[in-house]
Amino acid sequence: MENTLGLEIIEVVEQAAIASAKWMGKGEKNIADQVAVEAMRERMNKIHMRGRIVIGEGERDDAPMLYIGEEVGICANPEGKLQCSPDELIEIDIAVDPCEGTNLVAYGQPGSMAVLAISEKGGLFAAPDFYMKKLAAPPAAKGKVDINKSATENLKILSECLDRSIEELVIVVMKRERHNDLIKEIREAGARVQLISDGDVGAAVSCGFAGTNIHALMGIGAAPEGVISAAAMRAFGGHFQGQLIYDPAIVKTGLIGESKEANIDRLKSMNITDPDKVYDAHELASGETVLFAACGITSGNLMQGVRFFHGGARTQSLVISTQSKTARFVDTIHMNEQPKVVQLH
Ligand SMILES: O=C(COP(=O)(O)O)[C@@H](O)[C@H](O)[C@H](O)[C@H](O)COP(=O)(O)O
Ligand SMILES: [Mn+2]
Ligand SMILES: [Mn+2]
Repeated sequence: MENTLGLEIIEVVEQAAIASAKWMGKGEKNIADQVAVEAMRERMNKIHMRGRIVIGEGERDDAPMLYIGEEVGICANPEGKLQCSPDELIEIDIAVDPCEGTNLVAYGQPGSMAVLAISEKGGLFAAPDFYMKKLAAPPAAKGKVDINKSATENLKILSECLDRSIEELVIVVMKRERHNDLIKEIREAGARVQLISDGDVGAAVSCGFAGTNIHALMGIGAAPEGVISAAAMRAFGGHFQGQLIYDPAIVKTGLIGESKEANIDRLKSMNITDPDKVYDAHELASGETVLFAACGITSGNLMQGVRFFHGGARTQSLVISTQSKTARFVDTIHMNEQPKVVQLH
């Protein structure tokens, strides 16, 4: 994938973040999500690519756009069709979460972002809309911690890898009933727990950077977000493992169907014959070229949120690419009209 695609992809997450940020604090999570979806799709449909949504807003029959399987890019755009023929274009798979942390945007809370991952066709695991047990950790612990070990064992390993006492470690866990035992175990081992209500993509990627005061993500989140997190950690050399959770009794949210058996059958129909398999970042984001892009909607550990000023907006994005082997922070001033003042910082 040419680097130019990477630069256009930044605009995709910037536009989604700007659209969603206009709804920050208004208590309307579905609108904050919808406007991000529309803005992301509109900008994607200007890019000379032949994109396919492999992780999106849902199955075709329950998501009006950015549904799983939707073709995006210049050829999906009626005017664009005239400008090119599909077989001239690079085929890529795209995992999107136009508004990751819809609740966070609706209630003006930190850490929401517009996010996506791309790879060449077949390069991203098309995770079903189930849950995923996740373990994310810094590059220094890559391959040393293991999702099959207990939290206590992993904390000891993390402590050695990071040369930090267990008491200094901060572990992010989503504040959910399913995590009560995990939270208790982490605290009893002596580490500290940062509970989050939503947004485990940002938490996972924060593990990749020193200075975030986040040393691991543990617990169960959504599987689609797990693939997007894995793409970032793959590009960054961080540790990420994921294991599908398909038993409704474990997550207790009523969002993944009636029964474990029915979910196992659904996985089989997706050629996932070992439902308990543990995937690492290279299996979840297996493409030769993987690119992760996120733009802050509300400010968080990694990026500033969208700041509006008279005549425009300012955004901060993070793009991590296996191709250029870079993690780029992109600070963009969007000038819709001639602004009276353009701040340097
Ligand atoms: O918290 C999240 C919100 O995602 P979104 O729906 O795009 O705003 C994600 O980061 C989480 O991975 C996931 O949605 C959450 O863990 C699902 O758990 P639950 O809320 O218990 O269903
Ligand atoms: Mn999400
Ligand atoms: Mn979302």
